[in-house]
Amino acid sequence: MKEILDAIQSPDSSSADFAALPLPDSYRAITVHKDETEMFAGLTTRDKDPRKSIHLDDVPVPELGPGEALVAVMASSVNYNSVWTSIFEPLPTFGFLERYGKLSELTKRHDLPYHIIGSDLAGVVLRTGPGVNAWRPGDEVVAHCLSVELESSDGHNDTMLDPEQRIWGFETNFGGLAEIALVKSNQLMPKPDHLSWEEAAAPGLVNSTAYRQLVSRNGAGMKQGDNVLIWGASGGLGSYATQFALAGGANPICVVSSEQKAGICRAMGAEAIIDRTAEDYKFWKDEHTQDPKEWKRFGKRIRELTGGEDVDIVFEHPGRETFGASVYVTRKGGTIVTCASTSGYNHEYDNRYLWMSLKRIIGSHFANYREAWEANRLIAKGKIHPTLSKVYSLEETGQAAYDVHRNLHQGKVGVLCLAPEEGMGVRDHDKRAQHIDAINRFRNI
Ligand SMILES: C/C=C/C(=O)SCCNC(=O)CCNC(=O)[C@H](O)C(C)(C)COP(=O)(O)OP(=O)(O)OC[C@H]1O[C@@H](n2cnc3c(N)ncnc32)[C@H](O)[C@@H]1OP(=O)(O)O
Ligand SMILES: NC(=O)C1=CN([C@@H]2O[C@H](COP(=O)(O)OP(=O)(O)OC[C@H]3O[C@@H](n4cnc5c(N)ncnc54)[C@H](OP(=O)(O)O)[C@@H]3O)[C@@H](O)[C@H]2O)C=CC1
Repeated sequence: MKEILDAIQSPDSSSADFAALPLPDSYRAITVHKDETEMFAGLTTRDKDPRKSIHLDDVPVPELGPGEALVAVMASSVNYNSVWTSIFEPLPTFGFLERYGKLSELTKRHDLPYHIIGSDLAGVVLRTGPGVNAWRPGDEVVAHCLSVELESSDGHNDTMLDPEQRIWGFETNFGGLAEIALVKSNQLMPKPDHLSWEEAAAPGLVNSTAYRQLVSRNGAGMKQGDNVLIWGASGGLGSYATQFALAGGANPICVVSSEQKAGICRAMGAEAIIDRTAEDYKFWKDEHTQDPKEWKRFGKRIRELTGGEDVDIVFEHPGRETFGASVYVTRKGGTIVTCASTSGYNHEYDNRYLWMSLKRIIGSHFANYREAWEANRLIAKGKIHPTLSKVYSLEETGQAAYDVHRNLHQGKVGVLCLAPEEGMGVRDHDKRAQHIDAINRFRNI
């Protein structure tokens, strides 16, 4: 592994040098274990502690198949899907690996008693499999997390609709929280050259998801002037949704849970901000009963901030706790676009406010190949910036996932894999200098 790192750090290494490097037999990777999926039985979701289930193991390098690449991972990031994996909710991810393992001789590799997790990476291509021509050993890359087979025509218009669509590092093995990762070569995209490894690894999953959910015609198709209500506006998804709204000429109404997070949204350029803690919204009177008066109070606050207008789009992901309010406050003809249910997946809302006001609920999940590429292009052009706050070592990934699970973090949390320290891997210093304040906006807060 040292030889690989030396080659990455040497400005003189050629593609041939990388191709000639011997691969190690094994590498360090963040895993969860199949024989531990019951370890949190009886605990509440909140009390399930990723620090107990997440392991750092030495694992063998997987066999490389056609159309695939092995990547030396310099840095990765924590996504909420790794929180779900580590608390075995809503179900253990080993079922996904078993199902994938049944697809073909080659996919059998994924069905193991350990799951190497992680759905983001920035690193360097080490090897490519047969049929890969667009990428070569030595290329500096990031990887998006869409894994598809594309053998069915169902996914040929929109690759997210492939019946074998999976999220790499969640529904497949050999993910990015590791020193080496296995990806399909179609997941690879150029690393933005003005960013460090950990900055480049931070946006991937959430930036692509927010792009489809908010900007793409497959999602809400946001346009100039739209009022966009963004839950968790300084969190993983929300920090990119807020940037897309601002960059696209829309008007974000940012919901956050503290004055500090409100300050971050202001620093991004948002003006309309709601501190849900300070204003103490209680959308649920008890576990089973919502309080429409609270929906109305929330809607009135939005109208105060917009000069009397309701929201064209709600960027939803908290789920059960907020969904009734989200449907209520949406403008006549507006769109609630949802990609998650952090607080519970059985949503309840008053359907009269949906049909009588001709509103639409759209389901959105990650991003297709093209959307992921477009989202990465905006990062590379310095139009959208990473929202990296804190960076952990690979050994500390359990703590990093704990922070995200307990909502103790801001924006994105990074993890150094092979990179020995932060700040390495920047190739275009002039471009970086132009955007340095925006790149550092979330750091160390
Ligand atoms: C990018 C990052 C993203 C995120 O962070 S997202 C957040 C994290 N993700 C999650 O929380 C989602 C985790 N996944 C799940 O909870 C489950 O994954 C799903 C609920 C999404 C699906 O569950 P399943 O058990 O896979 O699906 P089924 O449809 O309940 O069962 C599959 C069997 O049901 C059959 N079936 C499907 N549709 C129908 C139908 N319309 N009528 C009859 N049968 C149907 C299938 O064929 C198959 O059958 P056969 O088991 O025999 O293969
Ligand atoms: N389908 C897909 O493709 C994707 C789905 N997801 C899912 O989206 C969800 C959010 O992911 P991500 O943004 O990365 O996570 P983060 O934890 O980084 O951010 C979510 C933010 O939402 C807010 N929030 C959390 N719970 C509630 C609640 N009950 N009511 C109101 N606001 C709440 C919090 O902000 P604050 O406290 O400031 O209000 C929190 O910071 C996860 O469930 C994840 O699995 C994520 C990416 C892709």
